[in-house]
Amino acid sequence: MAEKKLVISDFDMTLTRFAYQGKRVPTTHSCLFIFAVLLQMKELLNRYYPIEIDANLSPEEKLPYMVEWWTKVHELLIQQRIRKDMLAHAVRESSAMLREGYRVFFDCLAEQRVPLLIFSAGVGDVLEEVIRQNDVFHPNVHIISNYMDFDHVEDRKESYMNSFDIVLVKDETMDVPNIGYQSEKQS
Ligand SMILES: Nc1ccn([C@@H]2O[C@H](COP(=O)(O)O)[C@@H](O)[C@H]2O)c(=O)n1
Repeated sequence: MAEKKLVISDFDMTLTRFAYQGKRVPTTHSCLFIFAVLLQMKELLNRYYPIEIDANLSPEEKLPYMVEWWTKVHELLIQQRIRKDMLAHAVRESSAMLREGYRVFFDCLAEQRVPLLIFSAGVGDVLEEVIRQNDVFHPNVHIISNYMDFDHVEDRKESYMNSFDIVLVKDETMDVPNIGYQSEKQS
């Protein structure tokens, strides 16, 4: 019977580089620093990352701090009202970088149809964008991560406003069509 192969990896600082030319390479969370919250997110990274990598603490001791970190960062990100279409730009502007030799790694697994499962505590939408922009998002790549939940009305509001005379947001009434109908009747 043919042997089934599978590759499992995490993402930040495993498939991406830790540093390049003496500078830290951003994690998927850090790619979002572009959105105004830069300073607060950096402060949180400086506070919590040393706890994440502290060899003197057990996973149980670290866990509440990690939850606190993600909760605070995610609250900051929600406040920024980031739209899905902004993420490609954020990744392009960032210095996110896969490890040297990444293409051989991704292409070989794809050619041999070996599934690559990427488990990440980072931001799935950003992670996808990083591998997409590096042209290695092959069909054998599967991502298990945290995804952002976008408000699609906000996402599309601008394009709707450019296309229509009236755009109703959170209006559960028939007031606008009724006003239109009334004025039609009177004219
Ligand atoms: N707010 C946060 C939370 C986590 N990080 C870093 O992301 C890394 C995710 O790593 P994976 O190996 O699971 O892809 C994690 O190690 C944290 O250092 C962050 O930058 N900001």
